[in-house]
Amino acid sequence: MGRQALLVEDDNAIATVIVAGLEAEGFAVAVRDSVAGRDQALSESAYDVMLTDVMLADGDGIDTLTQVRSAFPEMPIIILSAQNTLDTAVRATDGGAFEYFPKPFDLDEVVRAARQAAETRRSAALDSDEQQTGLPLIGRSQPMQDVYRLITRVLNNNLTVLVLGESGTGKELVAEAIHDLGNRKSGPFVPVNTAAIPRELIESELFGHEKGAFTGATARNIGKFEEANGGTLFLDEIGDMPAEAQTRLLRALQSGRIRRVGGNEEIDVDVRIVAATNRDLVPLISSGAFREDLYYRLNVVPIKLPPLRERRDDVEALARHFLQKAAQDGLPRRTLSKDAARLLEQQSWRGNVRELQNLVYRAALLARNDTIDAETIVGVLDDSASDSEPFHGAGQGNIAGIVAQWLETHSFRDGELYHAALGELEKPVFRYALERTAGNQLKAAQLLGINRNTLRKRLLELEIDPEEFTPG
Ligand SMILES: Nc1ncnc2c1ncn2[C@@H]1O[C@H](COP(=O)(O)OP(=O)(O)OP(=O)(O)O)[C@@H](O)[C@H]1O
Repeated sequence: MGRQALLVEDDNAIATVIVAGLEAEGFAVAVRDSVAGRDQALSESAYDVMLTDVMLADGDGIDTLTQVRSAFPEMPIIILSAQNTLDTAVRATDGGAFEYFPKPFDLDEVVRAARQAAETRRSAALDSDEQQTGLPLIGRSQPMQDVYRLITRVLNNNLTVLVLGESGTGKELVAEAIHDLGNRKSGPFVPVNTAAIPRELIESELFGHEKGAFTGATARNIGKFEEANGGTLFLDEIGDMPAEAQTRLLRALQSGRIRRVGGNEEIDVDVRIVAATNRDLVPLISSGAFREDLYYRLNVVPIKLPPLRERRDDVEALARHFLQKAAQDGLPRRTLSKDAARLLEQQSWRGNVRELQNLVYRAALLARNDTIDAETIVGVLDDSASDSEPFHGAGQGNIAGIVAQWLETHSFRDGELYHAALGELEKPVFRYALERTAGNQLKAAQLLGINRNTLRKRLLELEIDPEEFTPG
């Protein structure tokens, strides 16, 4: 007895292609082009799998999925959608879809999914939780589609996720989305920025400590692991974790238990780990700075976020989103002209979405009219360009020349050179940013385009006192 598939699709061309693919795979396919036609077909025969479009002439193929699911809990459903938002992906999964394919899709993949679905026929209906609204991630470009698909695949399990991507690409936002939309949403979301915690405190911060574990441990302290029990622990900048903490983390991941610093008791913890890094971990493994076994433990489901310059299609939507946010934050309400949007799309966005966000806020503040036009953008871009040249006015020579000269006139012990030189470069940059923002670290971090915890930590290390820059 052959397998039966129901295809609900109102685009004839797409339907023809899918039918051909499914038939080649041994399916008998019934095609309907509306929600009503679908329901009629379902009432008349049984199907091993249903594939459905979202936007149909008489309704939304996802909104009514929950009913289909409860009437036919064993029939896997595959969603084919041209509305490529995370919202659609999540609504599809919440409605109990087996798989979600944004259009345009790869026919082979759809057919493969249909075959697998028919084989796995699920017995239980998935939770049909209330639909989520106000989803955080903006962008419908192809690279983001891949990200959304991966996100939906980890929502209802506890697999460890490693989010990779340059600074400002939205790694923390992805971690939050996984938590907020997943099966742990009623538990806590606990973010830890590994790079921002002094090395000697990191183990106690993560695992807690017992009273008297070290000088200054005047009371028992619960660590982030225990705090995240039942929820999600987001470990940001994982590449900066010191060796001892890595070993402890690996042990915790292997055993599902932790021990507080200075404690003997093993404590069970139920925590989903989402880790993130903007550094390439492979060279860190080769140089011995990152444990290979820990890398494999963390890298169960890698989600790579594309830099903004590789998804320019999303720039306009992001810019409009940030204008709305800016208005909610009390800035003047502005719109964006088409020319301005085109200009934004052409930028290189080395600071990624964070840089775009900062620029849009600045434009919202500085624009003279309700509409932000290309001219305003040029002005704001010029401003940021001079902000990123901390040495302007230093006169003769380029930065490389100045660095070379500085190196010539200093001596270093082994292992010191790189950090000493970078520190020298960072100092004037940070001082400049603090000067421009009157010592406001949050604004300085925004201007710099770096994480504010990273800034705080570096200021401590470089012995720069932000107070020095505050007025009065
Ligand atoms: N797809 C997106 N849609 C809307 N906002 C976004 C998106 N991606 C990033 N942002 C915003 O850009 C800013 C930077 O994002 P986030 O902090 O998640 O980046 P990150 O990759 O974790 O950066 P870092 O590595 O520097 O910590 C945040 O304000 C975030 O809300």
